[in-house]
Amino acid sequence: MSVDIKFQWEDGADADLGLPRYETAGAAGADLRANLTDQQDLLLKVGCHTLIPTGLRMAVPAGFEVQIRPRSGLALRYGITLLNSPGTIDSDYRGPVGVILVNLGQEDFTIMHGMRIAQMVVAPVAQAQFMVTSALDDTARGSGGFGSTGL
Ligand SMILES: O=c1ccn([C@H]2C[C@H](O)[C@@H](COP(=O)(O)OP(=O)(O)OP(=O)(O)O)O2)c(=O)[nH]1
Repeated sequence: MSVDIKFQWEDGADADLGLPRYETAGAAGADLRANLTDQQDLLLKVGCHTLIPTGLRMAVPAGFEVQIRPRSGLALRYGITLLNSPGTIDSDYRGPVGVILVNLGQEDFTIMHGMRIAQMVVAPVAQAQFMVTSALDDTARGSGGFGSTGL
């Protein structure tokens, strides 16, 4: 499935970083880059979190969302992940797209301007109609959950 997403650069953002792009033919996510104020690197201390600007606004088509997910390499090597994973970009949002990075590693981590800090995945979404009922349909599982099948 192919979907068009329109982007706009924030005033003052470094457009030379380019739009997110898929790094391989079958990649699900396109990497988002840190677009830092004055292109100054930023130190993310152990245990701290911060909002990293991407310099981008986007228009996600109705019926879709964009999920912002961690990059596994940053997570595995440095403990850098997303505090709100996956972040959700709503189809009616037109504000600046930010990435909430958290340092769960054991060392302070320098976020460099232009670094690929997260990936965005475009996904279809359904909006449901919510209603109250007096009886839910029966299933074999019933109320079993939270480890009911064993660990
Ligand atoms: O990692 C994220 C998460 C969200 N957003 C933007 C896009 C999204 O459409 C908007 C609102 O996000 P969300 O619905 O998760 O936040 P909220 O705390 O529920 O805020 P709101 O009351 O504005 O919906 O913020 C980002 O740029 N990055």
